[in-house]
Amino acid sequence: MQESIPVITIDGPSGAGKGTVSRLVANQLGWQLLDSGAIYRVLAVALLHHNIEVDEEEPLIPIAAHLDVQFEITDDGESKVILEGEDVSNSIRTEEVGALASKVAAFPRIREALLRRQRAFRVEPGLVADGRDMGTVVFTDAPVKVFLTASAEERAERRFKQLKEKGFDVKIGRLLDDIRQRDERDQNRTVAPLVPAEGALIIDSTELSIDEVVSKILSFVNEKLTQTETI
Ligand SMILES: Nc1ncnc2c1ncn2[C@@H]1O[C@H](COP(=O)(O)OP(=O)(O)OP(=O)(O)O)[C@@H](O)[C@H]1O
Ligand SMILES: Nc1ccn([C@@H]2O[C@H](COP(=O)(O)O)[C@@H](O)[C@H]2O)c(=O)n1
Repeated sequence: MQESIPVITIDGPSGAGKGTVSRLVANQLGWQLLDSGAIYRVLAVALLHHNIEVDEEEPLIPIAAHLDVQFEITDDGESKVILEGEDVSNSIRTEEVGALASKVAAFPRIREALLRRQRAFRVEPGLVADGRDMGTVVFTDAPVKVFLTASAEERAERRFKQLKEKGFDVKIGRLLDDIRQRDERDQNRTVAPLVPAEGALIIDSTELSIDEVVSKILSFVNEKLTQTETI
């Protein structure tokens, strides 16, 4: 029974640190990891490859439903994303692709088409799921829900450093604008808007280190999973 497999959901806005802390929490627990944003990003890249405009939902549905993507972990522990046989691990990470992913993610039937693919990540011994609607839509029965945020300025600064390290030519002002636009779109869409799930632990990481965030989450996990066991 998939429902008995525990899930920790970590939702929040772009650049809050969800991916980083989800990986660390999953490694610590030895659990499976779902980076749901990567699925929306891969879809955006697939649409670019096939020259499909994103103004209308209908033509995008077959691509979303039959997305040929594999998520692999290399021997060095790096995650690799393969779309239609091509390694897109780096190209899905640009701000342009993130912005396109957020436009596509506003279409209800596209979200519906991707639901089963995300739920398939729920395998033993447990799953850490990172995204925007993990706790509110995809895994509503998750025993542990976290909403991780930080100020837009701090998130833009973090993204700037991250992209510079990867060799991308980026401007901080442009990144801040992109982050604000993406927040606006993700928070105000009609379907699965970015909001904290009921009962979620809200963590503002603006002034916290990565280790401090991980430690808060692990304490909360301990508390919640012990409660669940005693019910
Ligand atoms: N608490 C923190 N303090 C400083 N830097 C952080 C912190 N958390 C994450 N970072 C750094 O911020 C950058 C963005 O983090 P990450 O990619 O995990 O964010 P995200 O929320 O998953 O973003 P997105 O949803 O857009 O994928 C990374 O370089 C990461 O190392
Ligand atoms: N559960 C999710 C995850 C992501 N999205 C949309 O995809 C965009 C890219 O996600 P990243 O986490 O990789 O930045 C994001 O801006 C969302 O619009 C989503 O809707 N639901």
